[in-house]
Amino acid sequence: MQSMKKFLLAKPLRFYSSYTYQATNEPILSYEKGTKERDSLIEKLKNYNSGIHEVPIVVGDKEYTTDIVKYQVKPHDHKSRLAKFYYADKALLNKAIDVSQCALRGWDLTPFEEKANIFAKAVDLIRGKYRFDLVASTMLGQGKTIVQAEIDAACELADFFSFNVKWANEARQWQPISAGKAVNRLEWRAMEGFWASISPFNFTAIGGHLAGAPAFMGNVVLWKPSDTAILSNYIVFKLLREAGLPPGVINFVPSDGPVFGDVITRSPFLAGVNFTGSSRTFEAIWRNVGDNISTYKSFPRLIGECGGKNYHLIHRSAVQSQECLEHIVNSTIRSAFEYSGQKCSACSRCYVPKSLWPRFRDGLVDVVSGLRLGSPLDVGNFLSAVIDGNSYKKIRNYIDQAKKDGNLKIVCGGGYDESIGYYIQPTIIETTDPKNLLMYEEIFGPVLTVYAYEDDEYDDILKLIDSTSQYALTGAVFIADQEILLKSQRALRYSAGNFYINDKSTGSIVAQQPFGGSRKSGTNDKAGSPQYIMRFVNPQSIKSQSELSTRVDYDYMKDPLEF
Ligand SMILES: NC(=O)c1ccc[n+]([C@@H]2O[C@H](COP(=O)([O-])OP(=O)(O)OC[C@H]3O[C@@H](n4cnc5c(N)ncnc54)[C@H](O)[C@@H]3O)[C@@H](O)[C@H]2O)c1
Ligand SMILES: N[C@@H](CCC=O)C(=O)O
Repeated sequence: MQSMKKFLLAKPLRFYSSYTYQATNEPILSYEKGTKERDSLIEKLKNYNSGIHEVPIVVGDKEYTTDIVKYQVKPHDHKSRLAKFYYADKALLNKAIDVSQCALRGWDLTPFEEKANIFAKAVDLIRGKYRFDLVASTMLGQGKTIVQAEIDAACELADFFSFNVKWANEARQWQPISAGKAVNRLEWRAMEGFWASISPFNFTAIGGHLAGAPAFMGNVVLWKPSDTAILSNYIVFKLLREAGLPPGVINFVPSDGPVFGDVITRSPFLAGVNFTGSSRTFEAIWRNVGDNISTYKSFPRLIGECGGKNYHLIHRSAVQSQECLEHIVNSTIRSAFEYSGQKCSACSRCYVPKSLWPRFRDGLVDVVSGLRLGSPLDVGNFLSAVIDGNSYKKIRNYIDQAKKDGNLKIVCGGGYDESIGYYIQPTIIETTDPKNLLMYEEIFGPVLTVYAYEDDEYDDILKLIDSTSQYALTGAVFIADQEILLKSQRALRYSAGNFYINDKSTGSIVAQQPFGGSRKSGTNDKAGSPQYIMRFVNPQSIKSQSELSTRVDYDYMKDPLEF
């Protein structure tokens, strides 16, 4: 034993084997007449449009129903029910936490390659077998037109999962430097406890990603979908299970928001909250976490992607021809009114120089008057109903206020009707007060407010845009002059997490425009980028020594200091 100079080097628990995966953005299908995708979609629409589809609660590998029965209705025809579902009560939510903890260790220790294969398989299922289920259920349940459902439920969802596999594979290759005889490595672990993934109604892809991203990185999840996106979200959950995700890794637990929030924030095992929704709900969750902070086993990580009051700013240099004007008009209308303004990125305040306003206004009115509002099943419709009765009332109140306010003038639209669906006309309002509440509150509907500024007050407008609203999600500037652009970019640096130059403020694509904002728009963790998935890793740094220590003191410290 005396002569042994080394320990046998312990082998790392996991070798970082080579794994290859190509990620690409999923092309958007056209659904033109005569295409296969059109026929497949029609078949699925017929299926989901008839009957009421049952959605259970799923905890581990067991399906549950409770006596708290709910229905998801079609926003364009709210008397028609799409899905029947159940709320998990407190006892079932606590059971889901227990079940998730039983699944945690085995899933965490599952090799990266197996996890990656499961998510790669899910990508195939989204792009192929379940594509039209996802698109049809998103159209009927969340009121999206074909194009809007396709870019969300098929393309963005596939892109999120696909790029996460690529980025995690690349990131795990980074290993620390080893010096001397010691070997250093970094081991990825899941976080101890469970993640609560709380999703909004407006993007099927966001729901799937909020639950899928932490699960892919080895964590276990309680997924609380939005009541108004239940069916599409359940299809995502089921396809993940079909792809091989073990039971208990994601538990699908529709429930009342505050009840869910209360149960998860009281559990000592809360590892993190992955939330997308309104700023107010995120604040409530954060407050509950703060109240319980001393009870947790670990400090929970809080991710919140929240609301926006997104702007388009037009500088007079941008309009050098009629085509330029049309580009700005079209971009503004697409941003403000696609999906009835229910994208967190939708333009809802616009700043235009007075010298351009009459032409710009006429252009907007001309295009908007040609937009059709109606059922998402009619391909000629550009926008459809808003999501539910609460949202309808909230938006209607803003329009009614505008009709009474002397500083505001309805330029077009302003009508609404909920007799069949929750329909609100695309509405443009002109304000003479740039600080009117329509310029700072999130409306989340098809309402755009425009302020025409004096051409020579451009610098003041930059300050105004930056300070008018508490949000900082997206913003777009239309500018041709390079110096003005540079000045504007600097002045608006913190006004938007996603900043667009000569393009609309919506339509970010995974791996192209990582998404998220700061201030009251959220924690800006940038979904659709490599840095997002690292939020779900709990790394362990491991140093492995192979040389025996022969003394306690330092042999290079034997000579006394000379004063
Ligand atoms: N920044 C982004 O990336 C992004 C993306 C999509 C949507 N959004 C925002 O989402 C909002 C629209 O979505 P929404 O209407 O579904 O939002 P919401 O805040 O009403 O609901 C979001 C989720 O939180 C749940 N919830 C409600 N109260 C809760 C509580 N006390 N505890 C825990 N969970 C609770 C809801 O049931 C739902 O599942 C808008 O403000 C929009 O800007 C932001
Ligand atoms: N990422 C989407 C918005 C998501 C929020 O609703 C966009 O960029 O338009």
